Amino acid sequence: MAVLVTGGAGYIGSHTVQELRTMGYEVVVLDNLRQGHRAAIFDTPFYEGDISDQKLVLEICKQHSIDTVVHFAAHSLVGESVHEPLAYYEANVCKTRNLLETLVMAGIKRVVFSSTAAVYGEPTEIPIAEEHTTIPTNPYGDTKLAIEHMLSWCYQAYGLSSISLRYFNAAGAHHTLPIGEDHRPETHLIPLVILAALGKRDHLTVFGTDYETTDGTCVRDYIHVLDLATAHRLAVERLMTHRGAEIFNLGNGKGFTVKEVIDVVEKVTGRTVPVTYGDRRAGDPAELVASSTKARDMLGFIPIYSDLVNIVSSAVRWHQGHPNGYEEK
Ligand SMILES: NC(=O)c1ccc[n+]([C@@H]2O[C@H](COP(=O)([O-])OP(=O)(O)OC[C@H]3O[C@@H](n4cnc5c(N)ncnc54)[C@H](O)[C@@H]3O)[C@@H](O)[C@H]2O)c1
Ligand SMILES: O=c1ccn([C@@H]2O[C@H](COP(=O)(O)OP(=O)(O)O[C@H]3O[C@H](CO)[C@H](O)[C@H](O)[C@H]3O)[C@@H](O)[C@H]2O)c(=O)[nH]1
Repeated sequence: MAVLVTGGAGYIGSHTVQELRTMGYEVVVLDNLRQGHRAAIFDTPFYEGDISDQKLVLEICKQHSIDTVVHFAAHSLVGESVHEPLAYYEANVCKTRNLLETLVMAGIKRVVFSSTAAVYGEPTEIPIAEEHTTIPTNPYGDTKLAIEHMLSWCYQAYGLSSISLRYFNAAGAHHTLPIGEDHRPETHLIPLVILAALGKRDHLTVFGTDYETTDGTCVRDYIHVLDLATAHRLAVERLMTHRGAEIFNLGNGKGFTVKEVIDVVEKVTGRTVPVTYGDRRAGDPAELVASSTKARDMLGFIPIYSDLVNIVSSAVRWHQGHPNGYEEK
């Protein structure tokens, strides 16, 4: 069976491509390389192009007899989305709408979609279960929520089944292959703390110290990218036997403050992280921690790599081995 992975040359996409290929699936990647890296997918069949290019997507689906699409391609920075909301509605909602129309035209019946914990907004209960209210505090989360809604209606209208995976904070790197996190610019906490520890950046700025958390800094639930990759493969497999438009959280169930992340990076690297303290970043909720009970019970999802020391250690290995990230850009 053949799977089209949009955004497959990106961070989570490239790890998922490897998981799917290792498990015997035929995989094709479509990525416009806005953020992705050609080197991250090795010899996987690859098309450089945009998800909204209907002619190209139809051709790929036909040529490779695609029957499932795993859709990662998106703009995905919380802070940026607050300052450029229209770019986010265009990149995420409009382009996904075009992609879904193409998939319906191509007769595709299964989609796995990268949603996010950002759909919840400021939680009223921790850990957050899927039934929690969804009131995003930033345009990024709102675009992902709109896509979840579109997918639900597409199931009712066209029989296009979907699984939306609301992941919390992806981090870490592959244990054996030379792939890891390389966003340009990098805005995610764990790589930035590591780069500061390794002397590749002057310092790390902590965004906000006056949140109502144990030490005043934001709490997030960090999940190893390899656990996410496994979850995507499990979702692809569930769609073979289950119809509908389902939603699952993917987290590790434990929250860590920004200061705790810095402590772990200092322990793993044996170096001091130069830190400055700044204002809150627009759009950031104080605390996001998942309940992944539904994913465990219905998908069989059990995170095995997501201990924070393990996550940070794998990311440190990636950054030490690739001080400039992927070399091709
Ligand atoms: N990184 C996280 O912690 C996190 C958490 C929750 C959800 N997500 C979601 O997971 C997905 C992947 O995240 P990531 O961190 O791997 O991001 P990423 O930027 O590394 O990967 C996204 C990929 O999509 C490609 N792309 C973007 N727009 C495209 C388009 N119009 N056509 C073709 N390709 C396009 C980019 O070039 C990139 O390779 C995103 O949808 C993101 O919103 C990420
Ligand atoms: O230099 C930095 C960078 C981040 N942070 C803080 O660290 C925490 C984590 O920030 P990230 O930017 O690493 O991640 P986000 O929680 O903002 O967002 C990530 O997880 C979300 C889901 O929780 C989304 O899906 C999104 O795509 C993904 O980037 C936040 O409290 C942020 O304020 C800092 O203090 N300093």
